[in-house]
Parts: sequence; structure tokens; C-alpha cells
Amino acid sequence: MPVSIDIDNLDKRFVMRHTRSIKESVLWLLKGRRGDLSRKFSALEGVSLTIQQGETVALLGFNGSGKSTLLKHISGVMLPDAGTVRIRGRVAGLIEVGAGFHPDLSGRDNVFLNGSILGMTEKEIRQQFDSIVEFSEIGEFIDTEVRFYSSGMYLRLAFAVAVHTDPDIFLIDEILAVGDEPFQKKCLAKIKELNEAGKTLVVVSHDFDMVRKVCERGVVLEHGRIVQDGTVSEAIGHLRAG
Ligand SMILES: Nc1ncnc2c1ncn2[C@@H]1O[C@H](COP(=O)(O)OP(=O)(O)OP(=O)(O)O)[C@@H](O)[C@H]1O
Repeated sequence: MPVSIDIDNLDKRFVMRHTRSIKESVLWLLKGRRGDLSRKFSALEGVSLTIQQGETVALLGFNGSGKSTLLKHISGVMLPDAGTVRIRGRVAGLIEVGAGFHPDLSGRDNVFLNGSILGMTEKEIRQQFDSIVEFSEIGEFIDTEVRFYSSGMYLRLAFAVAVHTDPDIFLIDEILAVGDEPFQKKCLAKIKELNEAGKTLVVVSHDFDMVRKVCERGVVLEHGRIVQDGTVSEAIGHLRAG
């Protein structure tokens, strides 16, 4: 199987922002602004991961362990401080509800906007449009500005567009949680269908039941480092053992 995602020695550091007391700030100014008021910390450190085409991978870990940051690097919306991420094929990501949507535009216009961001041509979007709207079950709200959508409605439209882009790699961050149960079931069935067609899937979730249903491999992150990489059951076992 060819490699789908190849991550080598990835580092990402963020500035830790602190609110400072007036006294601390004045002292800092009096000392000639010496020293740094902000501290950096590593959200990802030396992360290397190779995912083959067609694999289903869950990124697991406690809050703040770096899962979403890693997914954002795979999707390309975030750039590393060091290391490389190599991707083979088209990536579609459901990473933040509403990302890639313009609030002042209707659902219809956003399908075209989002579809083109995800690499579809206008002709492809026109051909798929009815099927996208049908999958989303948005109905007549398709001509409403999306600022009036509920988070579940956003998800429905975003998911519908993403699966119609024919992605080679599908990334999902937690957001299925905002869908109601029937829609979640429909999404899971669609995800399975994509995987059976040989697509690669990377999921970030705290929902172990869902993760067990869709993923075979489990990668556990702890303080920005990979501490376990095996079957999804082994990964969940590792987390439960604390
Ligand atoms: N844009 C950013 N600027 C500064 N710090 C950030 C930024 N994005 C994430 N972080 C920090 O990086 C760390 C990892 O965050 P991340 O969202 O990747 O964790 P996570 O494992 O997805 O957590 P959760 O399970 O809570 O969603 C956290 O400490 C977070 O505060």
C-alpha cells in the first residue's frame, strides 16, 4: 500500500499567553523590557507518523495533548516550526464547525465557496449540488444565510460538501458530536463507505465507542508526543490505564 500521510519529526511551539499584574508589567518596563513576559511551549514535539493509504486512524489523548494541532498540520491549515508533513492526494477536513463558510452568504453560495476551497471545479460542484443538498437534509434553508444556521446545520452542510469532493484523505475532528443521532449514523455509514473505497481516514475524538466502530489503528498523544501506536483497542486501554 502506498503511503498516504508521512509526518517526520514535527515540532510546533505556541506562545503561552499570561495576563500580568500591573506591578509585574511596570517592573518589566523599569528593567528595560529585559526578559520575556511570554513563554513558549511545545504543542507537538518530535512527532513522526506514517499512515498508509486506506488506513483508519484515531488520534487519542487527554485534553490539550496536541491532537487537533496535529490534524491541522495534516490538513495544511497550520505550518510546523520544524519537521515535514507529506500528503498524497486530496485532503478534505472537517476540523472546525463553520470553518470555510462565510456567515453572510447563503448555504447555496457556501457550497460553491467551500467546494472550491476543497479543490472542486465549479462544474463539479454544479453536478454534485443536488446530491450535496439531499445528503445534508437542509431543505429550503439552503437559501438562508448560514449565520442563522444551528451548529448541527453547519455540520450537515460541511460534511455533505466534504464527502462530495471525493477526497483521498478524510480528516474529522470531534465535530460529529454536534450532529443528532440519525445524522451521526448517516455520517458513520458514509465514512465506512469511503474507507471501503480505499480512502484514508484520520479521526480525533473522545468518543471511544464511535472510534472503535470506524478506526483500526489508535495513536495516543501525551504532551505533544506520541506515546502509543497500535490497535485502537490497545490505544484505548493505554488511556484507561491512565
Ligand atoms: N493557536 C494556538 N495558539 C496557542 N496555543 C494553542 C493554539 N492551538 C492550540 N494551542 C495549545 O496547544 C495545546 C494542544 O492543543 P490541541 O487543541 O491540539 O489539543 P487537543 O489534544 O486537541 O485537546 P482537546 O482534547 O481538548 O480538544 C493546548 O495547550 C492548546 O492550548
